[in-house]
Amino acid sequence: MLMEVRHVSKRYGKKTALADVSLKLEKGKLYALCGNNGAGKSTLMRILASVERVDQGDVLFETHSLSYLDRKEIAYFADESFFSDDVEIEEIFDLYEYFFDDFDRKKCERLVYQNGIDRNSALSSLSKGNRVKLELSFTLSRRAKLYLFDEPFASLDPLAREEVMQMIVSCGSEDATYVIATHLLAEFESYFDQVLFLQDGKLIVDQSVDKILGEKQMGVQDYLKTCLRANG
Ligand SMILES: Nc1ncnc2c1ncn2[C@@H]1O[C@H](COP(=O)(O)OP(=O)(O)OP(=O)(O)O)[C@@H](O)[C@H]1O
Repeated sequence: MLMEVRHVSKRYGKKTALADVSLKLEKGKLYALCGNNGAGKSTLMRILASVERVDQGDVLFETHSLSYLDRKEIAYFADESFFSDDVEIEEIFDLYEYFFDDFDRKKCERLVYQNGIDRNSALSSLSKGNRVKLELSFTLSRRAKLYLFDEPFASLDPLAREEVMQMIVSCGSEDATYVIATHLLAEFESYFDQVLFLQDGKLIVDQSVDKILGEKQMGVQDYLKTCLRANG
């Protein structure tokens, strides 16, 4: 097991973002983290990335309590870009090399090239799709134990979404664990090992995709709908 979330709750003022969430992330698995707007996906991702503290409960990373020191083993693609438009692509290479010991510059250069992105272009001149692919190239060029992608497909067209998914599954290592927060479960269900579904801050589904498709004989989206109905 790579990570364990135990009875975690998080509030923002009066708003409960996460309520008593417990789950385990196994090594080598690809997880889909789903839920409606405001369900708590990004909050959970920030907690897993160790950039947000929990109010209650605890998070174990391997055998110890998760701390900011573990960020060196966790590659996090946030739902908002870390970089302002005036940053140059070459500067991002230098920043990654400076901040992350596990950054594989050659791999990143190759990915940027394969995606047809000119390293001399300004960040602001890239299309939405190329900007996502560029930032994913950096995230995927770290040799992390855990990769977190918060809504990597947001506002991409179907072709770009497929390319982004392919990039994630083809660039990774077999031992690493991947969590993708997404609304687009039906489109990519066959890629995932396990689906986590949040509703109003509560984890109501933590289920194997094989089990849903095989034993339950239904698509993941339909399965989630029945779980939602059962949950009132
Ligand atoms: N920094 C914050 N300050 C105040 N409230 C917050 C903050 N972050 C999240 N929230 C609230 O916590 C709840 C969960 O938000 P979160 O962004 O985690 O949901 P989400 O599932 O990622 O939603 P979306 O799909 O819209 O991105 C929401 O009601 C949100 O308004």
